[in-house]
Amino acid sequence: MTAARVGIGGPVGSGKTALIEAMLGELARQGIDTAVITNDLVTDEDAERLRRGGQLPPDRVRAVQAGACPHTVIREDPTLNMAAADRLEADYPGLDLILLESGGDNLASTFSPDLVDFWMFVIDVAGGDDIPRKKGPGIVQSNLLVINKVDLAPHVGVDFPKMLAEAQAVRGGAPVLATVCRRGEGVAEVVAHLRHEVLFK
Ligand SMILES: Nc1nc2c(ncn2[C@@H]2O[C@H](COP(=O)(O)OP(=O)(O)OP(=O)(O)O)[C@@H](O)[C@H]2O)c(=O)[nH]1
Repeated sequence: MTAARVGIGGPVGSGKTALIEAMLGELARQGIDTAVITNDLVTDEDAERLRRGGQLPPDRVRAVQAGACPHTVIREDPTLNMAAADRLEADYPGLDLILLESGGDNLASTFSPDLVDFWMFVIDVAGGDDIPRKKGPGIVQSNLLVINKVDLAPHVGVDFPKMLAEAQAVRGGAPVLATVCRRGEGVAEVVAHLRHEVLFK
């Protein structure tokens, strides 16, 4: 058995790390053995943040430094991430899930199918309600679209039900889930979706 590899991409600041932080508690409660790989440009910032959070033993959070546009190391040449995932599996036999967080990127970022079994794309309400209408590959092709920071909708003049409907329309019925990662809202639904679609348990 190998661990399921799940990519998490999306624009800068949309809440990718916040989603992982919120998911880790839920995954632990459900007994899903998890590790994380983060991708930053030239630092280990996101990995350090997750290690400080203390939800996983520090060694279960590994950092890849992209050194270039983030999509380069998740799509064009994902070998660094593949090697990091292979090492985690070797170090932790029985691992169920490896979450691979991309560095913040544009709406065109996608994951190589050589790297992940499933990938989600995280956008946020504060980025603007026109984001789904722009139909970037991340919005359209991801296995799961997460719209985060729903709590901010009234503050940034976004009609959230309309944004959600437009996202569902451009995805042709592929799944879209809403979250407030800061408060953990909607995160159980994301984990349930992963269990059903990727972990098969
Ligand atoms: N109001 C609100 N703020 C949120 C929510 N989720 C995340 N944030 C805030 O949004 C900011 C960015 O969150 P991150 O988790 O760092 O986003 P990211 O996508 O990992 O960012 P990069 O790694 O820099 O691309 C932080 O200040 C979070 O506290 C949410 O649901 N609601």
